[in-house]
Amino acid sequence: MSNTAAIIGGGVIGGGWAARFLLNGWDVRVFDPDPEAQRKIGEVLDNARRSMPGLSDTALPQEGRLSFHDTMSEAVQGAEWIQESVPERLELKHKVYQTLQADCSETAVIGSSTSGFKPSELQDCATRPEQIVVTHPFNPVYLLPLIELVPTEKNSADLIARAKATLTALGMYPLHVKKEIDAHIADRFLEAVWREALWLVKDGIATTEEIDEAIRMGFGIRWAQMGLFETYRVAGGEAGMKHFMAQFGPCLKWPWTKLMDVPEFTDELVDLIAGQSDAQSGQHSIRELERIRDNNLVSMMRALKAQNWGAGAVMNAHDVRLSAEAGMVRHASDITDATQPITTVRRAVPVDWLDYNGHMTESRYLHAFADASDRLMEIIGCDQDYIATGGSFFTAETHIRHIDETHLGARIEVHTRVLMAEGKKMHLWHEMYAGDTLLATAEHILIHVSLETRRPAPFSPEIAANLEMICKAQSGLEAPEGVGRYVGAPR
Ligand SMILES: NC(=O)C1=CN([C@@H]2O[C@H](COP(=O)(O)OP(=O)(O)OC[C@H]3O[C@@H](n4cnc5c(N)ncnc54)[C@H](O)[C@@H]3O)[C@@H](O)[C@H]2O)C=CC1
Ligand SMILES: C[N+](C)(C)CC(=O)CC(=O)[O-]
Repeated sequence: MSNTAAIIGGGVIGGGWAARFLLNGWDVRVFDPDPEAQRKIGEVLDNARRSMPGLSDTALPQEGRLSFHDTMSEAVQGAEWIQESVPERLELKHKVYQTLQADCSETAVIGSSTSGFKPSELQDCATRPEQIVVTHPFNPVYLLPLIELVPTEKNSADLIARAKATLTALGMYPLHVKKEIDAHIADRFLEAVWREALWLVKDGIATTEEIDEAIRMGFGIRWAQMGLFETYRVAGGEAGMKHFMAQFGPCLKWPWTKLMDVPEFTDELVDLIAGQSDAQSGQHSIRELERIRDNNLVSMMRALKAQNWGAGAVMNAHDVRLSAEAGMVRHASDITDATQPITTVRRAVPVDWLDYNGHMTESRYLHAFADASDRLMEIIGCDQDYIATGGSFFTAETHIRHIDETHLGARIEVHTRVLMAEGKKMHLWHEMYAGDTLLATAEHILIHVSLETRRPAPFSPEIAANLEMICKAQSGLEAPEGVGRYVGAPR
């Protein structure tokens, strides 16, 4: 049975939360009095569906059910997580908690998306303050993992643990903020940078576009992978952090920032900023800008996944959970019917796998088939621990046939057969499908090697036994169409 979340307030952030829950298999019940809410959430969901599945290297679960409700009481029925994302007004948030707590489960977690209010302020006048915590997300909620989880002493250890477990299971990174403070941790930085940027525009030093270039061409990329302190530690050179602080400490007393002052939001300043922003980005609709942003985020986060670093490591851990929940085979002993091909890849086509023809580019077919071979190696016992002992496989030969096109977001599967395995050699056959459509086949010869001598070496007894079991069981299948085909053979 699916888990259920209630989304109270379905604007920019509530829509993102709805997508995060739905695409992780939760049923989602929305309450928002805006008559346009259904359309707006639909558009956010469209963008989430085209970007979020491509962030994973495994398939997301079956999408949950989305429903819209006329009252808050109806929306919170049966919900074990209630996410409040109404406008940032304390009296409104108080009213919302009073209404929803009359009907929601007493054990449900009530998370608030508030950017700035402290949880103790939110808990004031609530019927059950112990249910309410800050769970502050970052836009787009369906892609960015960070959640600032800010409790008070009124929240039990059990509620905090349940909140962390749920957020982690949604592929997020709950940062437990142990002392409440206005604007939590991350928004204090965003506010500082925002103030400084407003001054730079107001004083005519830089345009909105120049400020954005200053961020995205340099330190923005650096922050995405190491944050602030680790970056500055490296900047201190061999002498490290102490040297960095000695060198740049005095600058803090120089007039490098105007952080304590805020320029007055006169009509003139607002028009200046809005006009420059229109000139910079007005050629794109907001939904187009969201898609551009999502493509960039997915591509950058996938690069971090390849390094298993920072946000990428969080995503990889989520993939491991998802593929275990989806019942993907990880070891020969998990195979239930060895007579059939083994599903070694199940995933969506991500944005960075497309080319100028608008379909999956040829090198990514090899990428997917190589992932399938890696998974087969793991299944037969050639996993990271085995490789650390000095044995592995090298691919000696590959033949790929491209049979049909595949596009962004398509759910693909690779089914794998072991055609032959003897001594030091295994012969694999992969078929890639989208539904029942055969997209491509790949035939590989892999040689078992010693990583010490870099020369062929016999299989370990465990690998030999697993390969023999699979090969024998699959030998009843017909020879695959196209096996042994050479390049240029008539079709
Ligand atoms: N926009 C952003 O970048 C971020 C915003 N937040 C926080 O998320 C919360 C929501 O902000 P946004 O989504 O940006 O605002 P928004 O204005 O886009 O959405 C708010 C939604 O709440 C609905 N609403 C108003 N009264 C309601 C009520 N009584 N019951 C249910 N729904 C109601 C509105 O119709 C609207 O759809 C705020 O607390 C904000 O601080 C957090 C992270 C980032
Ligand atoms: C501008 N903001 C304070 C609403 C920003 C956030 O709260 C987080 C974000 O997504 O940047």
